Amino acid sequence: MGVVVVAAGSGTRLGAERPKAFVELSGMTLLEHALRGVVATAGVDEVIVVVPADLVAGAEAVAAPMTGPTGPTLQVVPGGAERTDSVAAGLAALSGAVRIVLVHDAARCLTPVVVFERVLEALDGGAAGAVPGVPVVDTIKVIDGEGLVTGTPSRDSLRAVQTPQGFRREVLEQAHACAVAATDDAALVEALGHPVLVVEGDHRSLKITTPEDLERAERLLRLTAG
Ligand SMILES: Nc1ccn([C@@H]2O[C@H](COP(=O)(O)OP(=O)(O)OP(=O)(O)O)[C@@H](O)[C@H]2O)c(=O)n1
Ligand SMILES: C[C@](O)(CO)[C@H](O)COP(=O)(O)O
Repeated sequence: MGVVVVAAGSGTRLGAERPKAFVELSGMTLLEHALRGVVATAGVDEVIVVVPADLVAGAEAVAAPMTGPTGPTLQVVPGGAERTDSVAAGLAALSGAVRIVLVHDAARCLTPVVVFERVLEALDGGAAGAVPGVPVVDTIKVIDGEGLVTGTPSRDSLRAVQTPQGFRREVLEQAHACAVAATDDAALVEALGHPVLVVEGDHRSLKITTPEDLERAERLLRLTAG
């Protein structure tokens, strides 16, 4: 099984001095936190880390010691302009032996191992794709271009989805080959008509997007340590 960790975003909304995955949280970069969860997951054979082109060497120095002598192989490759380009770059770097792929955001750096396990379990059960999701707590409105509400979908059928998102490799490759604009990999797979299962996500798997998210993650880490 292979894991593609996408860490090539710039982090515009975070507004830090360096790309988001290289920002520190409790003394460790987001990328290192994310990799801790990845390498602690049983069954990972290959890890591909996708970073901005000028940070490949730096990321290698940080990430390589994290896998240990008996751990998965690790490669660092340059990403692209959009998240889908970075995922595609990671996919292309996997060896031919990999049949199952998990795609994980470095920005979801505190994802617990149990979430990786739930996604893998769903794939073991035969799903073509599986993604973690949490129930939506707000009421969601659909609006038109003027801001007028055109609908209020039932919350019971809504889930906010996270990563890691897991797929059979051939399905994900096929989806990326006919890539349309999408904000996650599951949407590309769904567009081809493949079933994608939502498994239970976790509030600790928040995506660090804004400075407030970074503070929330610091608080979560303090709670876990204490
Ligand atoms: N060209 C890109 C864009 C995003 N990502 C990765 O995709 C994940 C989710 O993206 P997001 O949180 O939106 O990160 P950024 O694009 O960096 O954030 P922003 O939109 O604020 O610039 C992150 O781990 C990010 O590093 C990536 O690898 N390559
Ligand atoms: C893949 C993702 O994390 C699932 O919630 C999300 O869609 C990434 O979106 P972003 O706009 O690239 O942050």
